[in-house]
Order: sequence, then structure tokens, then C-alpha cells
Amino acid sequence: MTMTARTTTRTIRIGTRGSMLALAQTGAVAKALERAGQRVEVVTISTPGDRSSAPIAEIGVGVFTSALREALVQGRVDVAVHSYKDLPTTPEPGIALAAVPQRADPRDALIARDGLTLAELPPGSTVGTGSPRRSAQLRGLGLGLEVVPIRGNIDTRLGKVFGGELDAVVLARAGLARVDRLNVITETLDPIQLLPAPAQGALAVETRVDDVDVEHLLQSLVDDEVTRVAVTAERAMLAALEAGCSAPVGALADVVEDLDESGSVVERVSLRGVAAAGLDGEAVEILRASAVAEKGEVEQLGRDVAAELLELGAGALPGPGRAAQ
Ligand SMILES: NCc1[nH]cc(CCC(=O)O)c1CC(=O)O
Repeated sequence: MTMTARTTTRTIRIGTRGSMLALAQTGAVAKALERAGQRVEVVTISTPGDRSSAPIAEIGVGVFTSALREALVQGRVDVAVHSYKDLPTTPEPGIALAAVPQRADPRDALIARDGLTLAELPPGSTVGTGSPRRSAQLRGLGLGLEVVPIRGNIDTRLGKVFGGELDAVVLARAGLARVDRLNVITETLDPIQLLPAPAQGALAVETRVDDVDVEHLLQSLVDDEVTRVAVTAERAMLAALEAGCSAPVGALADVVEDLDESGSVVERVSLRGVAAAGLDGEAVEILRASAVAEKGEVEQLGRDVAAELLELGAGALPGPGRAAQ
């Protein structure tokens, strides 16, 4: 698609967290602007989430994104690039979602000792994850795995396996791809076993609502409509479950080709959702729902799948403020 993007003579300041992952994904957005002839500067913002090693369940899910949004609203940067799945579902006054770039592979990945797959891990194997969503679904597989809570950046987590402390860890494939570590993956997990977090693998590129030039520039250069449609459905489901980014909720939407009544090919959106119930005891029940809708009706699609999950008993979810992913 050729679209003339109007660059500005301003240097656009792009805010990012300082982790390797954040710098890599911000770099991709910066490059797209530079290729169009736009001058950019990447500005690193330190967030409380980077400075604390407490579990995300305790410090809250906004820790990684709110400092970046604050810098944007205060005019210290003109653009904020976030991992979309880290963003709370409540809209932020003064901030516009300018672009959702093409999504990376949204699936989770297993990094296990000795090249093992999930099915090859013997019962009692330790699997590290800080995510209630991953933990619940792993336990729901009934493989007898022992889920161990962990936190930290990608290298810290991988180090638990390479150092022999744990048998395996589960991470987002997209994060490993961005830091060029796909080679450590021993199995990319089928969404049927482990449904990813809503918007996993996608980025959210934000601007100030009154900065229309930059908003249009980002829209024309880095926005991907298919990704935007899919993640809108996933996040509508999450929002409707009123779980914030905190509950054990997985969602994955695909844009699929379908036939309408007259037999013509149309694009529809298929959304799958999971929620975990009964997390207090050892036993965990994984609730599943799915539906298909027209591309223009993804918000309703998300609410419909959420309603089905609630009907199945997802209402007993832990409240907001707990950890995501
Ligand atoms: N808060 C952690 C986080 N946020 C985004 C990613 C991975 C990249 C993505 O999903 O876009 C990760 C790491 C992980 O879940 O393994």
C-alpha cells in the first residue's frame, strides 16, 4: 500500500522502557519513521516496574506503562511504545492509540532443560512463570507439573533453566523473537494448550490526543488493520470480564476467511477465550468459550465471549490489581 505520510520537521521523541525487549520493539517503530525520512530520538524512561523485583501481583499491572504515559502527557516524549498486553483496559485521558503495528507470533513458548517438550517433562517437573494465566492453564493440563512463581527480565528467567534451578520456564515467543533468542525455545505451545494473554505479541503506539500530525504519521506508517481488529476483540473480552489485566484470562482472535449466505468469501473474526476458576485450592478449572463475528463487530464479539465465560462460572475470578500475562 502506498500512502503519502507527511513527515514533520520536528524531531519526534519516542519514549520507551529501558529493557532489552522494550528497546528492541521501540527500535522497530523508530526505524519505520526514519525510513520515511522522519527525524526521531529514542528516550528511555525508567519505570517503578523496572526498579522493583516484587511480584507484579503486589505492585500492580500499571507499573510498566504509567510512567511512560506520564512522560507522554507531560510532553517529555511525543510517542510511547508499550507491549500492548501490559496496558490496562481503562482508557487514559489525553492519550490516543495512534497505531497497532503488525503483531508477532502471539503464542507462548516453553524453554525446557535437555530440549524437552511439555509432554516430555516428567511429573513433578518445575516450571517457572509469574503469570496466573500461564500457571492456571499449565496446572489445568493435568501433567503433574509444579508451577514456581518467578519474575525478572528475559535473561533472568532463562537463567533459571540454564543454571539448573528449574526444569523449564514459559515466555512469550514474541519477546524472545524481539531479542533474537528464538533458538532457546524447545516447544512453541499450541493455543489449545496455552491460550496467550489478550494482545500478546502486539505493540500499542500512543500519542497525545492533540498531536494530530504525529498520530497521522504513525497511523499511515506503522498501523496494521488486521492486528488492530484482532486485539480489539481480545481486549474487549478482557474488559468485559472486569478483570483488568490481572486475572487468569487468555484470549486469541484470528481474522479468518468465511463464506456468507450467497457463498462469497468474507473476512470474519474468530475469538477464543479461557478463564480459570477455583484457583484457591489445588484444583483449577479452565473455562473455554469461542465465537465468530463480522470484522466491524469485534467489541460485541469480545463481550459475547466474556458473557459465555461468566455464565460458565468465570465470575469467581480474583479482583483487579493482580498480575497479568
Ligand atoms: N510483562 C511481560 C511482558 N510483556 C510483553 C512480553 C512479551 C512480548 C509481547 O507479548 O508482546 C512480556 C514477557 C513475557 O510475557 O514473556
